[in-house]
Amino acid sequence: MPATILQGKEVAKSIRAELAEEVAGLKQQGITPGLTVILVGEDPASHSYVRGKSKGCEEVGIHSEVILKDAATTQEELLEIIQQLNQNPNVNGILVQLPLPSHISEEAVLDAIDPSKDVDGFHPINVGNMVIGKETLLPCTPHGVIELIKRTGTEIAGKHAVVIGRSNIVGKPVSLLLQRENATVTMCHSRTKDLPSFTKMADILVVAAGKAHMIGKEHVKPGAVVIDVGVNRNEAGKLVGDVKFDEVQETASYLTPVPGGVGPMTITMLLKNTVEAAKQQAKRR
Ligand SMILES: Nc1nc(=O)c2c([nH]1)NC[C@@H]1CN(c3ccc(C(=O)N[C@@H](CCC(=O)O)C(=O)O)cc3)C=[N+]21
Repeated sequence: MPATILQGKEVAKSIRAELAEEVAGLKQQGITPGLTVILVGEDPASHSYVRGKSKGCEEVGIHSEVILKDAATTQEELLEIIQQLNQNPNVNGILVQLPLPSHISEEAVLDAIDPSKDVDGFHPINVGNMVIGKETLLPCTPHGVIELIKRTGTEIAGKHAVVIGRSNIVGKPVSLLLQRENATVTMCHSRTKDLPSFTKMADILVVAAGKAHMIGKEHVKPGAVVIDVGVNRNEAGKLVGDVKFDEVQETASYLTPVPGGVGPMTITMLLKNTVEAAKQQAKRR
């Protein structure tokens, strides 16, 4: 039987509907969640992602602002803007769109964001809290991956999950969150020898390698849940994942498409974090 397509877009829609209701309730208490996105430079893909984030905010009733800066912006200017946003009580969430121009240190910028406003979950304090299992703002893509797996009705506890990729924004945090759900987790990466021997053991396979179409049916155990986090452009400029969709669909039990899978969940978890940040900040006033 071919895999069921895990429509992240649909799951995202239903979570956004829940969030919209929650935001309406918060507004009645005088709390309007606010997100500010800082976008440096003219990269078209970044501009397109940021438009998606603004649209998502509008859908659920979050007040959003985008600060556009040209590619020549200095690190000092950017840090100054972040300081002001840290102090602005109307701003509950701050997101600096990555990548930044090469003359700016991403680390310095991410470290400057008030951890309670770090809706990306990239600040070392939030990363540390995630590692030790404390409640904290979770990184959006990894959180979205876990939500998608849960929506299949698959019990994660006791399953063997294999993660391909060890980036700080996807692979590493996904593996931690899967461990937290009591999966047995194996990490694979570009230096792994005999990749299929590992991936073939996976009940849950999360692919975040950033290499178009690198995973075929020879990598996948029949009945596995396959989550494709890949965001690649093919020769025609079309968005494609890391998984050969048609091939793997024949053997997996669930499979996420690209686009329409993990991407919409990423933005939805960002919205969720912004609402969460607004609630936490309101409590502390
Ligand atoms: N500080 C920061 N935080 C991020 O979360 C962040 C970032 N920087 N830089 C870039 C990556 C990439 N990213 C995506 C979000 C949504 C889609 C998404 O919704 N994609 C749609 C399709 C969009 C299209 O067609 O272009 C989909 O998969 O269906 C994709 C990619 C967030 N990122």
